[in-house]
Amino acid sequence: MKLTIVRHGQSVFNQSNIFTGWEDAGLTEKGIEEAKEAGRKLQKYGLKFDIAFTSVLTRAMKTLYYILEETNQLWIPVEKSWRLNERHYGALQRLNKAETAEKYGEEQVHQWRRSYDVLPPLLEEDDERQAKKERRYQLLDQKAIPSGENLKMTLERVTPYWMDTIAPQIKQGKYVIIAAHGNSIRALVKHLENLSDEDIVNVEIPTGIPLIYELDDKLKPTNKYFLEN
Ligand SMILES: O=C(O)[C@@H](CO)OP(=O)(O)O
Repeated sequence: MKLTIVRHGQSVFNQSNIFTGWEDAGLTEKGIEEAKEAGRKLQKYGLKFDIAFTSVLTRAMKTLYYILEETNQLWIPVEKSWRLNERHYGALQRLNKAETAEKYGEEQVHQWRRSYDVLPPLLEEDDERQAKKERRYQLLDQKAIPSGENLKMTLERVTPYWMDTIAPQIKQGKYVIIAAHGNSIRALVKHLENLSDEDIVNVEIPTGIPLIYELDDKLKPTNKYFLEN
């Protein structure tokens, strides 16, 4: 069984080096091109999909759209869930990463960005960046909406979605593509590969490069590669 995972193409916030999280930054021209190129690679290697999963953030939904368009598979079912959203970056959202490193130090920022369990500073209840103010999250249990997340919290909301919704589709023999985000993908990679809290610190997910997992019937990876060329 094969599973394809793609991180969205470059976003406007990626380009400007800004903490993004649940902010709904759009794709840059380069990001759109990365998404289309991912589609062309998948087409070249003959990868076909039966169902797609993505987040409720525009950069991932659009990346998926361009991939499906390039591979003539816009007709397949697409399920969107907040559970595949990027990790919520709390009060760091909209701040410049380099300026934040100057203020708090490189090591602190590295901990916030890559550690498994260090929390970023949380948003205050009345902060205008609170996701609960957005219509797209209105129907969720409001208690489930974070004010900031570490990778551990991200994994704790990604993994149930994987187990209950995505994994059963793969077990039925369907070819699945997931278009998501750097840290929701790191959470999934940690779960799939059973990586330690220390080892996940060094895992980076590039934008727009399809990551293919070959899985056994218990969905344990037997092989993993990026479609680079
Ligand atoms: O800003 C973010 O939301 C993420 C992904 O772009 O950044 P980081 O590299 O810090 O995980």
